[in-house]
Amino acid sequence: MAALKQAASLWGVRGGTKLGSVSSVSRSASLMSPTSLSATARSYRMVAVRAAVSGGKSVKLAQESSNDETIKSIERVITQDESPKPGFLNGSAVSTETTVSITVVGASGDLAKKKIFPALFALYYENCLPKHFTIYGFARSKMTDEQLRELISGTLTCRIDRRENCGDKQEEFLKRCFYHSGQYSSEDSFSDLSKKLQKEEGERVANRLFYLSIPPDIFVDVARSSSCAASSKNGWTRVIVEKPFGRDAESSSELTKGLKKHLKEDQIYRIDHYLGKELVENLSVLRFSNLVFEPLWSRQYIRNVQFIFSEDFGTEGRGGYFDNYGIIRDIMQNHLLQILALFAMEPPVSLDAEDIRNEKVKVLRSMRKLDIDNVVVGQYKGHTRGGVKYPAYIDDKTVPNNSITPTFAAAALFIDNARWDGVPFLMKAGKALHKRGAEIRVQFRHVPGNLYKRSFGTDLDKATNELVIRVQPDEAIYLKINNKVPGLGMRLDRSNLNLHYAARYNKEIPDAYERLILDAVEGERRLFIRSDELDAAWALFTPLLKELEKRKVAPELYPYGSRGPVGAHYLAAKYNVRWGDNSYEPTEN
Ligand SMILES: NC(=O)C1=CN([C@@H]2O[C@H](COP(=O)(O)OP(=O)(O)OC[C@H]3O[C@@H](n4cnc5c(N)ncnc54)[C@H](OP(=O)(O)O)[C@@H]3O)[C@@H](O)[C@H]2O)C=CC1
Ligand SMILES: O=C1O[C@H](COP(=O)(O)O)[C@@H](O)[C@H](O)[C@H]1O
Repeated sequence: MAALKQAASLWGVRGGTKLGSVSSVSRSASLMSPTSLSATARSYRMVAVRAAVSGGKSVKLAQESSNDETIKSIERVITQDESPKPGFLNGSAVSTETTVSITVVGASGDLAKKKIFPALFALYYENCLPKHFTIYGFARSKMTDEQLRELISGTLTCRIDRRENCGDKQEEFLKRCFYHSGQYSSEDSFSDLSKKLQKEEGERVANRLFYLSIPPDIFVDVARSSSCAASSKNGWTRVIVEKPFGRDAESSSELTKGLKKHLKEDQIYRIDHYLGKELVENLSVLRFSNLVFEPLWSRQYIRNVQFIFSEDFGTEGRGGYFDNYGIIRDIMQNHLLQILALFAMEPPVSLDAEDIRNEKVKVLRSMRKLDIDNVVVGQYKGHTRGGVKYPAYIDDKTVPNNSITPTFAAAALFIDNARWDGVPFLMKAGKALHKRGAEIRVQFRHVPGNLYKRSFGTDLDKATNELVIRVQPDEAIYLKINNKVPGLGMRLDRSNLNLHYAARYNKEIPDAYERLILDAVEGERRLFIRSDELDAAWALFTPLLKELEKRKVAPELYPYGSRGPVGAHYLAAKYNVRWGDNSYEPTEN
C-alpha cells in the first residue's frame, strides 16, 4: 500500500485536493475478473495520470469492495517505475505536478516525419498527452524550431471522423514542438538539450521519453549520451528503440549488452509496430473472451495457420538499408513471428505485461529449428504491365547488381508442444507483389463423417472452415462457413460471417504508433519486446539466415506485381496446405 500511496502522490493525487483515497482506488477495481486486473490497474493509472496532469482536480476513482489480488495488481503496475520520489530533491521541496518531454532523436528522418510526429499530434488531438508536455526533435541537420514545424506540418492530419478545430489544434501542437541540433555521440549536445528541456519543464516532476528513430549502428551511442547527460533527475526516463535489433543472435545480444550498460531493461521499449495494430491487439480478445474460439485453438481442430504479409511496392528509396537485412529479418523474424507468438501462446496468468511476455517466450522457445528445406526465397525482377515499366530490385542504385538478398520468403514452422504438435505454421512475406495486405488465416480440419460431403465433390478443402483476421487494409475478421442456398433444393455454398470494421464501427482506427507511444508514456510494456523474447526470436532464425548466406542460395525471381515465386506453392503443398490468399474467397457479405 505504501507504493500505492507514493504513486498516487507522485501523480499529484493527494490529500488537500478532494479525491478517492488510495484504499478506495484499490477497491474500485475489485469488481473485475482476475484477467482484467492489470487492465483495470492500467485504466486506474490513466485516470490518475490524467488527474495529476489536469492539476490534481477532484477525481472520483472508487466503488465499494475489496480484493487483495486487485490491490497487488495495481501495486505491481505502479511500482514497476522506479522514478525518484517527488517531495524533496537535494533537501528542497519540488513540485508534484508532472510533465513529459518527448525527444525524437533522428527528427530529420523519414520515420519521424511519416509516423512519429503524426502519431504525437493524433495523441494531442485526442487529449491523450498530459497537460504539460514538450516535444523536441534532435538530429545533426541544422534547423530552427520554425523549420522543424514546417517540415512536420505537412504530415499532420486530423481524424477523418472528427475534424473539429483541426487547424487550431495543429497550431497549438506545433507551438509545443522545438528542435535541437547536435551530434549523436556527444554528451555536450545532450546536455544542451537537457538545459532546454529543463526550461520547459520548470519545477515539475520531469519525465523524459527518447524515441530513437535513427540507424541501428548509433543506438548505443545515443543511449549513452542521452542517459549520461539528459536523464530526468526527478522523474522517469524511458527510451523507445526502433528495429532492427541486430542482424542475428550475436549482433542482437551485443546491442542488448550495449543498451543495458546505460539503461535498465525496464527503461528500454523495443518497438515492433505490428503489435500496435488494432487487429493484432484484438487477437487475444478474440481468443480469450469468446468461448467459441479458445476450445478450437489447438492441433485437434486447426489444420494449419498462415501469416501473410504483402506489399504492392518495392524497396524504392530504402534499398540501401534493405539489402543488408532482407525480407526474413525485415518482416518475418519480428512482425510475423510476434503475431505468431500471440496467436499460439498459452493463456497468460493475467494481462500484465510480464505474464504475457512470459507466455510468448515459452512458445517461441518451443519452436523447432527452422530447416532450410522448409524455406523458399525470392527476389522481384523488372516487369512491364499495361505499358508501365516496373523496376527490378537490383535496379535500385543503392543495391549491388549481383545482390541475392530476398525480397520474398515463405517458410513452414512448427511448434513442438502439446497444443500444436504437427500443425504447420506457414509464413509468407514479400515486396512488389500484386497487392498490399497483412492477414492471419486459420484453416480448420475437415468435419469428420461430414453428412454433406457429396455436395463438395472430391475437394474437401473447399468445405473446411477458415477464420481470417485481416490486419490491413480494410480491417476485418471473417469466418468462412458452409451454408444452404435458400430454396427448395439442397445446394450448399460458402459464405462469410463477417465483422467488417468499416461497417461495424463508425470510427477511424488509430495508427499503431499512436498506441505504442501512448503506452510508453504510460509505462505499459505489454506491446514492447523484452530482451529474452528477442533472444528467442533470433535463436530461431539465425541458423537459417547463416545457412542461406553460407550456401549463397539464389532467390527465385518473380515479376514485380505478381503473386510471388511458385516455390511458395510447392512448400505449402508439401504439408497439404493451400495458401488461403490465393484460393476461392466467397463474395464479401
Ligand atoms: N522508415 C521506415 O518506414 C521505418 C524505419 N524503421 C527504423 O527506424 C529508424 C529510423 O528510420 P528512418 O527515419 O527511415 O531513417 P533515416 O535513414 O531517415 O535516418 C534518420 C535520421 O538519422 C540520421 N542519420 C542517417 N544516417 C545516419 C548515419 N549513418 N549516421 C548518423 N546519423 C544518420 C539522419 O539525420 P541527421 O543527418 O540530420 O542527423 C536521418 O534523418 C531506423 O532504425 C529504421 O530501421 C523501422 C520501420 C519502418
Ligand atoms: O517494419 C517495416 O514495416 C513496413 C510495413 O509496415 P506497415 O505498417 O506499412 O505495414 C515495411 O514496409 C518495412 O520494410 C519494414 O521495415
